[in-house]
Amino acid sequence: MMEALLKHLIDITCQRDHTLLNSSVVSALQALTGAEQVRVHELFRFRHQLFVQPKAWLQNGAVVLAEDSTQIENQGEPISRFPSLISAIRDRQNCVEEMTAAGARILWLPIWLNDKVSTCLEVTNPAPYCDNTLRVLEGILGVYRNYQSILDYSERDSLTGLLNRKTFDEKFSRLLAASAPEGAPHESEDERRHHAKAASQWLAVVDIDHFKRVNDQFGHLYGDEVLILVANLLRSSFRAHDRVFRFGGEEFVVLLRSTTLEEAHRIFERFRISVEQHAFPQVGQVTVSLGFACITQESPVVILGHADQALYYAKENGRNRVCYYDGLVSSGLLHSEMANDTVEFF
Ligand SMILES: Nc1nc2c(ncn2[C@@H]2O[C@H](COP(=O)(O)OP(=O)(O)OP(=O)(O)O)[C@@H](O)[C@H]2O)c(=O)[nH]1
Repeated sequence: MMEALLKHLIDITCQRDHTLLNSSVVSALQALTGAEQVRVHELFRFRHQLFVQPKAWLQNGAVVLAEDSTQIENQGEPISRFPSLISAIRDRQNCVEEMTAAGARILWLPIWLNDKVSTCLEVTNPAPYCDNTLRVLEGILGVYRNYQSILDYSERDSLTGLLNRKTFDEKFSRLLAASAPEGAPHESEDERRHHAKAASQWLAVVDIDHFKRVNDQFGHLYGDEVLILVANLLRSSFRAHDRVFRFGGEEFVVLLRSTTLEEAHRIFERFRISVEQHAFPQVGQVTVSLGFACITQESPVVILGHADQALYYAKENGRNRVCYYDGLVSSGLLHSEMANDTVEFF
């Protein structure tokens, strides 16, 4: 037992990102408590509602990760479907037990970090656990919580809480891997790009307009406040499986998963309007410009470059607007740096 415990602790603490950490905690709990099912859920806010979304769970004895799953309909459920979890959070509990109609026991285990819960474990077992097993479970949870806080610190930007630039490459390749059509004949880049109804992944670069003026006029503290509020608007404008990064300064990057060009345009436009309409304390109105591009097999650097070019065009043409790279290229307003469809692999 001791040996197995140590092995799992080593496994949990050698992970470098949340996804792998979730995977190792699910296997540890399964192996050490013999649980029938272990799920890690993420709790997130979307348009002022709290949702619960499974991130890792067991299937036929193996761990399945939501990020690797191609089922994009898994967008989470409102927390109102989980009354036990609600009561655990309301009463600031570390553990609440629920009995299912079939007589199985579910332990709801919110992970408290700085007085907030953004992750929760659900452990199902047919029989109640003995004290010894409960203590092991508690210990694993403690290690998981501490390790999660360390990872948060290294993955997130300290001002806004968004993902930092360091994590971009890894998240980008995961998004690509999860969205590659399995077994389907591959469409060529050109087909994909011009197929407005086909679902693709999109990358947007967002930049606050005339941000220097905010700093100059109101001071850096108000500048920082604007960054935090824009980050909050970004967080609430995109879905749980999209990713939002602060790339530094007043520049943000969004990865939008599996949607059509039309929808992507609409989603980005909605975000632009929500910033335009937000009343920023003291500062008043703030606007953003946004450039976006389709994520193709080209390298992240090339795609970022495309979105940047579209952003530059938006800045040059009035700001407070959303511009699409391929749209600008095909209407002759931008010149593609790559004349042919060079595909880079590395
Ligand atoms: N308050 C604050 N300001 C920052 C931070 N990071 C970068 N800045 C400031 O952001 C400003 C960016 O200005 P510019 O890149 O010149 O562009 P802009 O004024 O936003 O103008 P356009 O992008 O052309 O619309 C600079 O004044 C930086 O000092 C930060 O973390 N906090």
